[in-house]
Amino acid sequence: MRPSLLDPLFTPITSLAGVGPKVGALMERILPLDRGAHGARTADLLFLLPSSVIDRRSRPGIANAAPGEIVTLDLIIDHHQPPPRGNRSVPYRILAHDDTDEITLTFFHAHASYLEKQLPEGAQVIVSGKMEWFNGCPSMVHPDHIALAQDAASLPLVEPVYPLTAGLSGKVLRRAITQALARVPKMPEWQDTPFLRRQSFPSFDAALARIHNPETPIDAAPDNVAWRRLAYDEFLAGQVSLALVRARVRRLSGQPLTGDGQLVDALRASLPYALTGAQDRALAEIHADLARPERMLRLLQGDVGSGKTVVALLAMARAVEAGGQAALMAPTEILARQHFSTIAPLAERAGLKIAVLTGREKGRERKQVLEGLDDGSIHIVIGTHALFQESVVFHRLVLAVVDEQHRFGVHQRLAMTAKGDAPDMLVMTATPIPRTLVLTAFGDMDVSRLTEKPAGRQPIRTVTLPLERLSELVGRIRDAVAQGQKIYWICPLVEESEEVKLMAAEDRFASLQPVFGDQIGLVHGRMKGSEKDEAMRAFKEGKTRVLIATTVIEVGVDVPDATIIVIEHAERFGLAQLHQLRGRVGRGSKPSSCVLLYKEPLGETAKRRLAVMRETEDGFVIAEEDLKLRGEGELLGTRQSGTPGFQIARIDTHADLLETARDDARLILATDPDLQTPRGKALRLLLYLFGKDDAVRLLRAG
Ligand SMILES: Nc1ncnc2c1ncn2[C@@H]1O[C@H](COP(=O)(O)OP(=O)(O)OP(=O)(O)O)[C@@H](O)[C@H]1O
Repeated sequence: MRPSLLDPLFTPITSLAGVGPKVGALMERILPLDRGAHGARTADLLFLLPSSVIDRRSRPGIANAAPGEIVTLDLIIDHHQPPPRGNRSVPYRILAHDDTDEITLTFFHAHASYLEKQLPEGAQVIVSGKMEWFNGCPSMVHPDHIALAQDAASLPLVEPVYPLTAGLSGKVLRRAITQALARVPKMPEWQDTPFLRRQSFPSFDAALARIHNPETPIDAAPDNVAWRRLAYDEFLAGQVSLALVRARVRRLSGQPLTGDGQLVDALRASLPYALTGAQDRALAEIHADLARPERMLRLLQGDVGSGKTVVALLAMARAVEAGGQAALMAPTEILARQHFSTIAPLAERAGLKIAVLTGREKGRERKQVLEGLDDGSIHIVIGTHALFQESVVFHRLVLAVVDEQHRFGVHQRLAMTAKGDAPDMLVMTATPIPRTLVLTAFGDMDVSRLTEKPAGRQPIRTVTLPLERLSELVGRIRDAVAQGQKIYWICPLVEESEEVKLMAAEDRFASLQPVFGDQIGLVHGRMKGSEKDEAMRAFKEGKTRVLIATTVIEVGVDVPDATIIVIEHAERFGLAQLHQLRGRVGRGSKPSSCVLLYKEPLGETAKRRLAVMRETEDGFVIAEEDLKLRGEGELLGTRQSGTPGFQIARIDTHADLLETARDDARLILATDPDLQTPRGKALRLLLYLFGKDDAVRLLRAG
């Protein structure tokens, strides 16, 4: 039960004066977390922190303001220039001046009556906004704030600016936040006091008050102690709740998996290569985890082509040695079949029974697999999300390997958990997520890294080429085919217009077929499963030498003797995707190259991305660059601004606090697993404040 102390913060926002259902709905739109049907609570409003501040302490004057700077100006309004009647594309302009210069205030789609009232000719006004220069003349587009000079006394000298949405004014929002602040009760401190002192962190309520009522712009900046304190609170709430869930999940299990090593050794001996040091180490970590009575939750992270699959296979072999079954889930059908075709021959030689299950297995075939899984005669199954279906019942599933690539959500992972006796879980990812993001993306998992590639790999030569030089490129590809090389040619899916969805790959196939004849193949997502298989097999076996493909081959496809990859419209792809695609070559011992074909003109970000691709092949460096270029949201496959799942914390500014919070959470729960001490009880308040009610429910009442 939530302590009644918190009640004032858990009332709906519509309980605040001035917030009716309409305004409330608008506010929900700008709040960082969507509370769904429950609706936003007063506490959510407190955690809506300013995006910037208006600083009215100094007024530099028009002539002294730098372009791009947010400034406050004392102006006298000279003249209104409304757009010609009916012409919506011309803005409404207002000319004004101060002691230093003249300025144009520009408004698009503005109501004349509103502007005449706000900025009457001859009036003295105070406006705040961003300074810009158009054709050498100072201007300001849609000033954020306008006030008559006679009201100056009532204006705060430093005013926080919140993200707004049409129909919601800053004034209404500020009034609501002020009320919310007044409702914050006196609460016991949940952070360690010496830690607070070392960090110079203020108390929770003082931090909120300082950010929402800043005395200087610094007070409301994300890197200031007040914001950092709240970010730390949020991280700690997240880490404590993850740790609680994890402790619970682990408690469920209790089946140490050990074996005599025969199967694992036989498989290792039959590999055509020796494991790399990194593969060996990862495997040792996994086998050690399996042998423990607690459940394994481990992330196997390895750059493209680093050899994750064989590690997964040897982990699964141990599970079978221990008398259980293992499942490997792949994100696409192509990949499931590829894993099956590489793993099956090895596994079968070692006496393992292995099967594949995707949406395509039907009728008798499917029935046989289901029976084999149920009676335990099938040891290892490889499949897609079809494995999550209810009809799939295991005899004794003890290890689930998820080849994740961000395509399976936490829910699906949990669904898989329900299928066995709390099976150990190994998640494979090629996305080189920086360490800080592993915590937010996967929760509190242990991590094994494949930090080296198999021996004998050669660097991939990466070149960029404008689309105009296509015919030159085709000539070179023809030479390469004549030498027996294999080439991927990637085309993005394009939507030329709303009505006609065009498959660029089909077009490219049609235009290149006259050149390459029956040595060219095509694979894309809209083909039937069996057609895709056929196209992949022909390429693998060398019947075709040029494979035109959409990004269906992005993840995991393994044809080690493919040596060239052409990526058309490379400017349309993100860095992570380009890196994944490029990773389809350079998987054998022959030298490989990657041609990034782009269409001019290139934007700044696209230019930078292509440069990064030329400069490095290191997935971690690329991930860091990606983070810089587009923010961590997209890296994780989500597109909201800020850091996914967080209201206050920002990975770019607060990353250093995340690891501390994780260690802190572990320490707290090691000594006080049910949060019963005074600090533990205070922490329960923190968990509620950040919506971790589920985690509190896992605790003994206290
Ligand atoms: N120790 C090794 N020595 C030589 N070759 C290896 C070794 N381990 C794996 N390989 C080979 O390297 C290639 C890539 O391995 P694998 O497909 O497992 O990569 P991956 O980590 O899954 O990469 P991706 O994420 O790109 O799919 C395969 O052809 C595999 O047979």
